[in-house]
Amino acid sequence: MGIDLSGRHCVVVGGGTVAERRIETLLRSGAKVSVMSPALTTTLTESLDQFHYIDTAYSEDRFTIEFLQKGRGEVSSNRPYLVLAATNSTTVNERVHAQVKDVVPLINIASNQKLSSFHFPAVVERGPLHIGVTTSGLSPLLGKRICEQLSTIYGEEYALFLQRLGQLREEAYKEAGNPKEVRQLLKAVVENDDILEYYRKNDLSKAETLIKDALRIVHK
Ligand SMILES: C[C@@]1(CC(=O)O)c2cc3[nH]c(cc4nc(cc5[nH]c(cc(n2)[C@H]1CCC(=O)O)[C@@](C)(CC(=O)O)[C@@H]5CCC(=O)O)C(CC(=O)O)=C4CCC(=O)O)c(CCC(=O)O)c3CC(=O)O
Ligand SMILES: NC(=O)C1=CN([C@@H]2O[C@H](COP(=O)(O)OP(=O)(O)OC[C@H]3O[C@@H](n4cnc5c(N)ncnc54)[C@H](O)[C@@H]3O)[C@@H](O)[C@H]2O)C=CC1
Repeated sequence: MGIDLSGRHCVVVGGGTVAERRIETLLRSGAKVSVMSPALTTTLTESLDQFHYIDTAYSEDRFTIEFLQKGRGEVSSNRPYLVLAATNSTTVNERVHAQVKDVVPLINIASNQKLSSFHFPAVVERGPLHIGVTTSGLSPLLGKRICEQLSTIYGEEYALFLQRLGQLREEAYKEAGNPKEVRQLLKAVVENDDILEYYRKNDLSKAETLIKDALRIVHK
C-alpha cells in the first residue's frame, strides 16, 4: 500500500479467509491489530498472540466501547488508523463503514470497492522490495498472476542487493559533498547487471569488488 503502518492501530471486523490474508499483510507492516469476530479461521486461532481478539459479532455499541469511546472533548486513545470490514455480510460491512467513515482515515470494505478509501494490491515481497500490482478492482486474479510472473524475474537476490544499495546510498550521501557524484555512483551500481548476477549466485565478495570498482571510478 506504500503507507507506513508501523505501530498504527488497525481494526479488522470478521475473521474469515479474506481477513486472514489481510491481517497477515497488516502484521507484516508492523501494525497493531485488533480483530472483532465471533469466529476465526484455524490459522488465525493459531496466531492469537499476534493480535488483540474481541470474540464477538460486530455491533455499533460494542465497536464504540472498544475503539471510539472518549472522555469529554477527547479523542479515544484507541481510535483506529485503519478499519477493514471483511465479514460475509454486506449489511454488516456497510454498517461498519457508516460508523467509521468520518472518524477513521483508512477504510477498506472487502465487499464494496466504492466504499473503500484504499485497496489491497497483490504483492511480491523480496525483503525491503515490495512490488504491488493493482488492477483497479477489475480482476484481482490477474493481479495475482502478474505477481507470480514478476516473482520469477525478481528473485531473492534482490533482498540482499537492495539492502546493500540502501547502505551504499546512505554512506555516499554522508561522505561525498556532491549529490551529482552520488547519483552517478548509484546509477553505475544499479545498472551493472554483473553485480546482480553475483548476488544471484550468492557470491557477495565478487559483487562487493564490482561495487568498490564503481566507487573508485566515480571518485576519480
Ligand atoms: C477491490 C479489492 C478489495 C480492496 O478494496 O482491497 C478486491 C475486491 C474483490 N475481490 C473479490 C474476489 C476475489 N479476490 C481475490 C484475491 C485477491 N483480491 C485482492 C484485492 C482486491 N480484491 C482489491 C482489488 C485489487 C486489484 O485492483 O487488483 C488481492 C490482490 C489482495 C488481497 O485480498 O489481499 C487478492 C489476490 C492476491 C493474492 O492472493 O496474492 C480472489 C482470488 C482468490 O481468492 O484467490 C477472488 C475470487 C475471484 C474473483 O472474483 O476474481 C471480490 C468478489 C467477492 C464476492 O463478492 O464474492 C471483490 C469485491 C468486488 O469486486 O467488489
Ligand atoms: N480479496 C477480496 O477482496 C475478496 C473479498 N471478498 C469479500 O469479503 C467477504 C468475506 O469473505 P471471506 O473471508 O471469504 O468470508 P468467510 O465466510 O470466510 O468469513 C467471514 C467472517 O466474518 C465473520 N462474521 C460474520 N458475521 C459477523 C459479524 N456480525 N461481526 C463480525 N464478524 C462476523 C465470520 O465469523 C467469519 O470469520 C465476502 O463476503 C466478500 O464480500 C471475498 C473474496 C475475496
